[in-house]
Amino acid sequence: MSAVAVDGLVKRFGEIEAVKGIDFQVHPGEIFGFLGPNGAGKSTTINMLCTLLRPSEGRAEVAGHDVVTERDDVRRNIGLVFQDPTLDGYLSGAQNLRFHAELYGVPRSVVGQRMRQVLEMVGLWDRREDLVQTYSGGMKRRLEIARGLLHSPRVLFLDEPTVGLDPQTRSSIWNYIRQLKETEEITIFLTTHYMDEAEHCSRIAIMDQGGIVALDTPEALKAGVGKDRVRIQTGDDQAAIAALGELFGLEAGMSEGMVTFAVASGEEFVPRLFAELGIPIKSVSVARPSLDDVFMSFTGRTIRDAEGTAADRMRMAMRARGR
Ligand SMILES: Nc1ncnc2c1ncn2[C@@H]1O[C@H](COP(=O)(O)OP(=O)(O)OP(=O)(O)O)[C@@H](O)[C@H]1O
Repeated sequence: MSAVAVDGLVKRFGEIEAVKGIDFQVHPGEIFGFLGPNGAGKSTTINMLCTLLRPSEGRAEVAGHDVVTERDDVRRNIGLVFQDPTLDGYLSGAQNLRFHAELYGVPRSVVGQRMRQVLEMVGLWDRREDLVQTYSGGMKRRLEIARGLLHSPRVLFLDEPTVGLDPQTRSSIWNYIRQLKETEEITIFLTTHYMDEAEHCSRIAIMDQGGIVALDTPEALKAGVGKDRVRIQTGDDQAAIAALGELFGLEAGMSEGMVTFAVASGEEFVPRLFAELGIPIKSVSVARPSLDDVFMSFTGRTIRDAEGTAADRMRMAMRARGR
């Protein structure tokens, strides 16, 4: 049985179709990632799966239960960690967890042991009696993860689990997520717009403008691009861009101050480049395709550009509404 099964799922908000009929399945034990720019529909999807939003059309099952007709069963079987913290700062870490245990009806006899287990996992056992308002951002997120796990859910949903955290804390959160996969029988479903984080997932669905444009393992998606990314510094970048087009039919552009283009078998292309370009080359680097390149190959733009247009769309919609 799938941990999550989605069939023709649609969500409309008035005129806006935020999720446009998506289908996918998540296998038990996977870390499944939803990758896409802001506004792609990731949170809307996760909210439907968590029973917080009602689908406009289509069906979804989580842990074998229908998200519309078996809401309570779904809720019992899932853990949630959302973008906006929902901890109570005036309570200690342990009190926050105890409160959650009551809400979820975790049997008294197992609460103590389970609390210790999850707090040790996220490295907060020693700080459990401190008030949450004295915790750092990373500690709060770790406490939320511990709380999401307390009632031993079958599926843990994490909406942008590392957003707003510094790189070191992000990486420690990821260590906990990976460790979780080893120690608990759990399926993890998360959303992110960080490419490097999507790399840690067993499989990812790339989402853009309400649809899934690609779904596979990160390795398979990158292999599918079939081109390497070459970056060069030259004596005359504009002339180099023109020459790459004329001599090799390559579409090059400037990225972070370097002439950048994609070509199959990049390492083998470099000697030809030096021999034939006719413009002095100061440095060269060749990189395997990244998930950014995957996104680009499916959508024709980078995630960052896509976020720009989503923000523009939003501004225009606000203006149209006269706000
Ligand atoms: N309650 C709502 N009412 C109206 N429109 C909404 C609502 N929630 C989301 N939307 C719209 O649906 C689209 C998808 O939003 P969603 O939050 O699912 O994207 P996302 O990929 O999760 O992005 P983010 O990472 O910013 O949350 C956006 O155009 C958004 O403005």
